[in-house]
Amino acid sequence: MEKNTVLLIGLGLIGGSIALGIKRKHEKCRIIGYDLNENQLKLAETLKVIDESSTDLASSATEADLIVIATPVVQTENIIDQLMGLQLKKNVIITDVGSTKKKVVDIARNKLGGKAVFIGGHPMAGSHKSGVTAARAHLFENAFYLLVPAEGENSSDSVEKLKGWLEGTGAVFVVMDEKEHDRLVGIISHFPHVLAASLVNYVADEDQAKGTLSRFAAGGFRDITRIASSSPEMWRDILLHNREVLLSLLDQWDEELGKIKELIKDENSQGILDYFTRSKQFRDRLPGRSKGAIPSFYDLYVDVEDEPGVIASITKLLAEEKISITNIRIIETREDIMGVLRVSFRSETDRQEAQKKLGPYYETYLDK
Ligand SMILES: NC(=O)c1ccc[n+]([C@@H]2O[C@H](COP(=O)([O-])OP(=O)(O)OC[C@H]3O[C@@H](n4cnc5c(N)ncnc54)[C@H](O)[C@@H]3O)[C@@H](O)[C@H]2O)c1
Ligand SMILES: O=C(O)C(=O)C[C@]1(C(=O)O)C=C[C@@H](O)C=C1
Repeated sequence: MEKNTVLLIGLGLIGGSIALGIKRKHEKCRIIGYDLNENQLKLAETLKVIDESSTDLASSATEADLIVIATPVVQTENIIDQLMGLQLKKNVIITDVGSTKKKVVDIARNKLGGKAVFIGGHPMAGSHKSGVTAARAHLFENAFYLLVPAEGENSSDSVEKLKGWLEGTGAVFVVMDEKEHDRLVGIISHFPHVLAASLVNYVADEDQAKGTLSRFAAGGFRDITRIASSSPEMWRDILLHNREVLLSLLDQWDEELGKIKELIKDENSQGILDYFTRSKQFRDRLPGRSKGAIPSFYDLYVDVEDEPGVIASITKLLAEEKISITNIRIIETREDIMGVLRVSFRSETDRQEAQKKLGPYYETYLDK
């Protein structure tokens, strides 16, 4: 029997993770990878993220039963353009993973006609890291995966088929329309990235003269700006696509800042307390790390004294319980006395077991 063929276009963090996720449940399918960057393409093959690499998009597309476009969103427009001129398989499904949906779904609707079924996709998990070396089969486990079918309810069979292809990602699928998608994601993902980048740029400008700000930048600044390390190309495209939503959010943001500015100006002690209480209550009620637009990396933060052998003693304790670590990193040093170690695990269970084991010896936190 002929093997089902998947074409993955764009083999970075997300494309690579989707390929690995598909293989979990469709071991026998053949995954062809295509990427403009030869290094990423070669790496993807070497790391066995794909079965074969292709340098001929057109001929690979005509062989595919499923085409996944995982490039920055402006590139996705060009790729849909290229695909529409080809003789594709009759029941082919085309999907993407881009962070915006309106432009891409509009183009697909207008250009693909009856040629293929297009279902926009957006896994709501990721990282500030890029490239196929950061790809993980479990990246989307328990995260929401938003689906936006170009033909709305008429494509429900194809939506089920696509969910079947993506089952191994372990994601939770939710179908919505493109307008709702771009507004929702504009608020909870795009806008925070704009704020993080602007905050970092502001501090960078202020820091130019002496360099003291970056030297003393502590947990708060680091927490709120991690995402400012994300791919600039990816974010350029997202902002160009979600322009209207972001412009309106920026106007509303001015008003929000105006409120706290007034409270400070008036030395309104109760008002300031209420402002922070309200935000704390909302933040504390957010669902845990298992779902939503929060990366599914299972990190545990451990306060450690800055002395020789501390990492070895932590890894020894974990090894005694046979808990595997996927990464370990010192992320912060306070006054050269205490450090914070970030230890990453493969699953929530491993993280909890590790916290139990390390708890008697070290101060540990799930969030920093
Ligand atoms: N990074 C995240 O957290 C995240 C989360 C969800 C969705 N997304 C979306 O996923 C998409 C990919 O993001 P990523 O983080 O994997 O980026 P990435 O930089 O890791 O990978 C993108 C890959 O696309 C390739 N590429 C670019 N243009 C191409 C073209 N015309 N043809 C073929 N290959 C091309 C690049 O060479 C690169 O290997 C973006 O649309 C982004 O909005 C990202
Ligand atoms: O965790 C991160 O680094 C992310 O930015 C992931 C994140 C987000 O949560 O905003 C970024 C863009 C996506 O489209 C979806 C997820």
